[in-house]
Formats: sequence, structure tokens, C-alpha cells
Amino acid sequence: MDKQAKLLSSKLLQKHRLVEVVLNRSVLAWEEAEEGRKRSNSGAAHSHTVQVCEIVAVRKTEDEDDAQKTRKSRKEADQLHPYAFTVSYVRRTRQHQWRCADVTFHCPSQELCEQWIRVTNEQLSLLTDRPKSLLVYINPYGGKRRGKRIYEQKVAPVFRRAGISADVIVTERANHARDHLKTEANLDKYDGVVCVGGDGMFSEILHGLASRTQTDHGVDQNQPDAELVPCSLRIGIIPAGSTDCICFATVGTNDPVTSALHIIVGDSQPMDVCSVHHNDSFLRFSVSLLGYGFYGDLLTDSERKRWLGPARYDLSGVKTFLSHNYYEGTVSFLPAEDNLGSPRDKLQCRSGCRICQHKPSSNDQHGEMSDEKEKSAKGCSSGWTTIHGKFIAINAASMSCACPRSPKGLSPSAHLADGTTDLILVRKCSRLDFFKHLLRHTNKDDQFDHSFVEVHRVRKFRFQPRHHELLSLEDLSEPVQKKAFSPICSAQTTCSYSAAHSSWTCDGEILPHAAIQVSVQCQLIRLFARGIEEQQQQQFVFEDPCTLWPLEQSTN
Ligand SMILES: Nc1ncnc2c1ncn2[C@@H]1O[C@H](COP(=O)(O)OP(=O)(O)OP(=O)(O)O)[C@@H](O)[C@H]1O
Repeated sequence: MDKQAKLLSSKLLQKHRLVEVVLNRSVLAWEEAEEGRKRSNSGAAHSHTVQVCEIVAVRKTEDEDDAQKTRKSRKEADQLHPYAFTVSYVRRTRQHQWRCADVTFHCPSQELCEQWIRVTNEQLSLLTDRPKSLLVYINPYGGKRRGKRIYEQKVAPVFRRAGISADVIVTERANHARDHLKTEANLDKYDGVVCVGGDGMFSEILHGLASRTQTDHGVDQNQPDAELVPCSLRIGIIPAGSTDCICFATVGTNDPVTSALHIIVGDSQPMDVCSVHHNDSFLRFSVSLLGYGFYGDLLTDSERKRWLGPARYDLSGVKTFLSHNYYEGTVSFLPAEDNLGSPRDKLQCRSGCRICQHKPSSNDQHGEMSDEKEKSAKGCSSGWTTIHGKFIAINAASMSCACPRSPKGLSPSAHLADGTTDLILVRKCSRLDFFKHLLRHTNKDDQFDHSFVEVHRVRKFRFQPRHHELLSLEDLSEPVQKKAFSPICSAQTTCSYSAAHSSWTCDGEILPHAAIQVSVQCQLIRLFARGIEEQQQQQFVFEDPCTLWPLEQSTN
């Protein structure tokens, strides 16, 4: 068992086989004992390993627990191994899904059984990242309205098994969770906040927690240049919405039990958050997609068709595509020149991502910021790039935004926590060219390899629509009426020209202003997740590493 000292090693009965069970600081392993193999003529030994950090719980096995399951072996167990303990652990199944599996070991004496439970629990208590107390918000109306049932039937039992206590709030209105977190919740009591719902519900939790953290630290989030304080509590997402993109991007699957297990083992996935401002007022946070033009129009139109259900996205997509609007304006951005990756390097952000670990130190960031302030005070904007143009779409992807419709996502190499967002500019082009570009989101071709598309990895950006540049400051402060945004051409107009402006979609919400400033807040939050695991990591537990065996002489 690698080079670590054994904490315990015993010959125990598992089902009807005698197995050698070993525990060290990092692994619990068992393999059919040699005499058992001879007896059953089973040939090669099957060994199993479970990482200690992926053990959910260990408990004394009550008689009725496994009496039926192992009826065959009961006689032998009763006679020689009457005491038993059960270890619940994470088992990886298909497509990044985790399940809570049980293995029961029968011991010859009560002392040995209690020793195994005690020593294993001691090891679990050393895992200080694991939450003990959680605040859970359930949106009973998210998705197919199954949030409450999903939590009660699939999540609460696993939390109970792991000894986690949870205070549950079923929301009574939109923004209930956000407002409660912002002002009322006694956050000192908890090790994390869990949301049961979709992306809209996650956004509520993000806004509540991030705003509360700034208030508690005296930071004014209305200041576009303010360096926001990272939230200390992690957020868990139990997917129960119709769109669960954030969960999918950080776990690799939308499965409530998998998410619950990531919470139990105390995973931590840092995540960048974009703060979006209009002049000196804070508008919203974004973690996935900020889209102007095509996606803004699509979302605005689909909001009017909510009654259609998910089909509204297809219909609005076709309508927006046929409208083929473009918008004039100025984009300025601060490139992330010191970043290790680039949007076209084909390096995907995965669990333990090297690029996300190489975040600039806060000193560097601060230096960059004060430098910038100094320069802007002198009237120069060194480091910033400015582009005037006519755009069909302006997108900022802070994660790949992969989903079943677009398996690669809008920016396949975007990173969850590298302090940047990928700014994608799609300039005015023919309808056919734009169609070719959209098509590339669904196949293997590089969607940025078009003369009318450019992509930049940036730390900040601003957008000023041309239309607004002509208005007075007074007009700018007026929230624009939604109607005025309507980009869809009427039957009489030609669709090749759009005089007005579009609107921004910010993680699915429509922003009230077109002129915005965006700043990436590096690793502002952490989720109970670990990013999408590579295939090798997935297989680790399935493959029984030979290095663990042969066992040395057992001590019991
Ligand atoms: N009790 C409630 N009543 C009505 N709305 C609520 C309630 N609780 C939360 N909400 C709001 O419901 C919205 C949608 O919720 P959620 O994201 O959980 O589900 P969804 O089905 O994925 O939603 P959508 O796909 O429409 O964004 C959220 O924006 C949230 O603010």
C-alpha cells in the first residue's frame, strides 16, 4: 500500500469471502485472502481500493441491514465473524456520475469491529475541508417543480449518513434566497450554502453571498474598480432546474446524488465572477455568458415566449438568426497578457487545471490596478485595446458554456478560475457566413477560424453602443425600456440594418443598460465541486493499483 504505514490490517469476512483489509492514511483496500482463494478456486485476487477522502461514513452494521443481502454467508458470519461494520464510499459510474456504495466487513470480535470504526472515523475527522453544517435553499418551482422531492429523497439521506446537519429554507418568492443571504442569514453557523434549483437559483445565491461578503467587509461593490473580497463559504449546487449549466460545467453531469457527494467530501472549485457595471452603479454578477447582439436578442425574444417551454429557445433562435441584425459600437478591453493559456490553445479546463492554478498574485493584480488608475488619471489608456465596429454578436464567456446543444461550448478553452473571460467579437458578415460560424459550435472545426471572428482573453472590457454615444449623460442614467430593445425586424423593414441597440444577456437575465463595464473578479467564489475529471482520474478507483499489494503480514 504505497509507502505509507498501515494503520490497521485484518482478515475479515466480506460477503462469503475471507479478505485482507488494510487502512492507511490515504487508502482503504481489500483483497481476497490467499486461503480464501484456494478454497473457492477463484484464481487471481480481486483487489479494491477506496481513497479515505472519498469515504462518506463508517458505521456499525445493524443486523437487519445486511441479513437479507448476505443470507448465504450468514451461517459462516454468525459463527466466526458475528460483528460487522459498513463503509459507505464514493463509487464512480458512467459519465462523471458518482454513487454512494456500501461494503460490509464481518469481524471475529467486537473489539476489532469497534477498532475499525474508531480508526476510520479518526481519519475522516482529519479531513477538515468537509462541511458539517449547511444552509439549504430549495426553489420549489424550478425546472419540473421537483426541487423539494429531489432534496428529500436523494440528497437528505446521504447528508444524514455523512453526519451533516442542514437548515432548509423552501423559497416563497423570487429573490427570497438572495435577500435572506444578503441581510438575515447567520452565516457564522454554516460551512456552506446549498441551492436546489437551476441557474437562476444559483445566481440568487451568488448575488446574496457575494453582496453580503462585500457589505461585511465594507467594500462598495458599486465602484467598478473595487477589488471584491472572496466569499468564505462554498456553494453547492443540487441541479433541479430546467437549465443547470453551472453544475454541468463544474461537475460534468447534472445529477443530484453526484452533487451531494461532492459536497460531502468537501470538494472546492474556485470560480471567477464578472462584475458588471453601468457608470458607477453595479448591475449584476456573471459566471457564464454575457452576450450582446445575437444571444441578447435571442434571450429577449425567448422571454416573451416562456409559455412555449424549452422549445422557445429553438423558435427564438431561428427568428433571431433570420433577423440578422448587427449593432455598431466600441469595445475596449484589457488583454490578459500574462495568462498561460489562450482561447485557441485547445487546452480544456479540467479538474486540477494547471492554468487556473497559475493565477496572478493579488499583489500583481493590485499593482496592475493602481498602475492603470495612474495612467487613466494622466489621460492615457495604456494596455487597453479599442475596437470600433459593427457586430452581429459580442460574447464574453467566463467558462466554456458547453451544453448538449453545443458540446464544445462558446469558448471551448475558457477557464473557470484563471481570472479572465474570453471576449468573442463576431463582426458584420453575410447570413451564410454567420450560419457557418454557428454550425462550428456543433462540430470539431475551430469556430474562431473565420475572418469576421476574433477572440481575446481579457481581464476587463467595456462596451459603448454607438447609439448611446450621441445621448446626454442624463439619458444614459435612464433605464432603457425593454420595448426599445426589440431588435426583431418588422415585416416591412429590411433586416440587413439595425439602427438601434441590442441588450445584454447576463447568465440568462436581461440587463437594463447596453453600455457596460465588466471586470473579472478572480476566484471570487468557491463551489463544492472539483471541475470535470479526466478519464484517467475516473478510472483510478476501478483499476486496482497493484502497488497496494502484496500485503505485508496482517497485524490482526
Ligand atoms: N418560490 C419561488 N417562487 C417563484 N420564483 C422563484 C421562487 N424561488 C426562486 N424563484 C426564481 O425562479 C427562477 C428560476 O429558478 P431556477 O433557476 O431554479 O429554475 P429553472 O427552471 O432552471 O429556471 P429558468 O430555466 O427559467 O432559469 C429563479 O430566477 C429564481 O429567482
